[in-house]
Amino acid sequence: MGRLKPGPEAALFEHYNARLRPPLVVTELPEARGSAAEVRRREGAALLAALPEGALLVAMDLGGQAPTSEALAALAERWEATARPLAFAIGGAEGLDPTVLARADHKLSLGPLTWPHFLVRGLLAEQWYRVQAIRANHPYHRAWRPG
Ligand SMILES: C[S@@+](CC[C@H](N)C(=O)[O-])C[C@H]1O[C@@H](n2cnc3c(N)ncnc32)[C@H](O)[C@@H]1O
Repeated sequence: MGRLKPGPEAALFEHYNARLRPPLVVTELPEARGSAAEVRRREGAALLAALPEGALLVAMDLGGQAPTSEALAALAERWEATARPLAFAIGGAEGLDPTVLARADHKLSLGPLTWPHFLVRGLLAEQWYRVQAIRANHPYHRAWRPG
C-alpha cells in the first residue's frame, strides 16, 4: 500500500530489486482515508481487486509464519511449482484487512517487530534475493550459526 517517494526506502528496494531475476513488479495502491477499520477495508478491497488472476497470495503480516531464510527458500520452490503468479501484499499503516488475510495462501512474518510498510518493501526484496542465492548455492548467503 502507498506511493513510495524517492528517498532511502526507495533506494533500498531498488538496490535489491535490481539484483533479482526476475525483478519484483510493484503495484502501488493509494492509501485510504477514514477510521482505521475503514482504511483497512477500503485498502483491502483495492488490494484484492489488483491481484493477478489465480495469484498465489503471500500476505506480509506480523501474525504469520516467520520461517528461516532456508525454509523460505523451500517455500519459494513450492510456490514456484504451482506455476501461479506470485503476489506479496504489504499493508498500509493500519495493517492488512482480515479479508486479505483470509484470501492469502500464506501469511509471512519477518519476525515479531513492527516495521514501516515502506521499509518492508526493501526487506522483502533483500530476503527474496537471499532466497535466490540459497537456491543457486551462491555465497551471498552464509548459513553458519554458532552451535
Ligand atoms: C506498520 S505495519 C502495520 C501495523 C499493524 N498494526 C499490523 O499489525 O498489521 C504495515 C505493514 O507492514 C508489513 N509489516 C510490518 N512489520 C512486519 C513484519 N514484522 N512481518 C511482516 N510484515 C510486516 C505488514 O504488511 C503490515 O500490514
